[in-house]
Amino acid sequence: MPAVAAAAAAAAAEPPRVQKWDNGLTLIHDFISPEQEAAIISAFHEDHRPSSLAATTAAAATEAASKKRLSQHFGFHFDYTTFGASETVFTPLPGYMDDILARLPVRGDGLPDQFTVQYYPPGAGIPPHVDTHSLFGEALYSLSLGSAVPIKFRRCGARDARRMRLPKRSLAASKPNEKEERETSTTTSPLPTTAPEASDAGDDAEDAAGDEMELFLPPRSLLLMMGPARYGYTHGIRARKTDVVAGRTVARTGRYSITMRSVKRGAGIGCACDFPGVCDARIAEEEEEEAARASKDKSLS
Ligand SMILES: O=C(O)CCC(=O)C(=O)O
Ligand SMILES: [Fe+2]
Repeated sequence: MPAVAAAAAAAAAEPPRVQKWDNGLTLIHDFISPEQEAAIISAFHEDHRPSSLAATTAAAATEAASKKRLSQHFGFHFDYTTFGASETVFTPLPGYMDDILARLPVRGDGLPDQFTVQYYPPGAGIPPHVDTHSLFGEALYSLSLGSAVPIKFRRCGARDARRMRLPKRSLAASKPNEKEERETSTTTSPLPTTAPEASDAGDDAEDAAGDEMELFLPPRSLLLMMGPARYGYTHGIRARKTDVVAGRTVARTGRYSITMRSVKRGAGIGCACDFPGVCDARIAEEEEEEAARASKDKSLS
């Protein structure tokens, strides 16, 4: 084959380097090199060695064999009381982040300063959730390493909106126990899974009619969530040990991701997105107005 034709054939066989969808998702393939990927994974395991992943002790073997996500935080740590980031607890970034930060596609004020590295053993996932609107900037990133997994995006519907308005104790009830919470700490507020079944029936049909997309996240790819995909869709990864890829069942090995967010502070806190139904900032406003109305009614009666 002539060289030009061979190059063209090779190019045609390659997946596009950057894929974009109308809902605000962008997937950049091969954002990091295999060498960078290996260095990040070994740094993660170095840090976890005392507690687990060296698998040299019985406790470590148990933890490594469990299906729980493990995580590390860099930059401002996640605060589980606000679902935002700590004002004070800050871990300096590992050196491998320099090159990644320098090449992130969304520049300006919104460069990430809150980072969560997560390890998903085979069989682990993350429940569908919407990352907190009010406390993190629009651009959310997830860098994938290790095993490819499908992430599912589903446009939020009435059921999601109702779940987000459930009293906080329902949210707490759906949270893992304290130990697990520490280990699986994500920087998100998972949607509670305790909404009453009976009254959900109508919403199920409504939600099912909405957009849904499943996207394979190949190792070394960078996913950017903006706009509707960031504010008006849940995202989640099903907890299972195998996936069906092009008709074949493929076993998951371990997957890692680095989620990157920019923390909003002071007057920057809040949200004016187009999805008030699932916007924590709007829900808080509604609740404040409701409480003010209730206390006014009480004082009048
Ligand atoms: O692991 C991922 O790619 C996504 C993680 C995520 O959604 C989160 O931590 O909020
Ligand atoms: Fe998330």
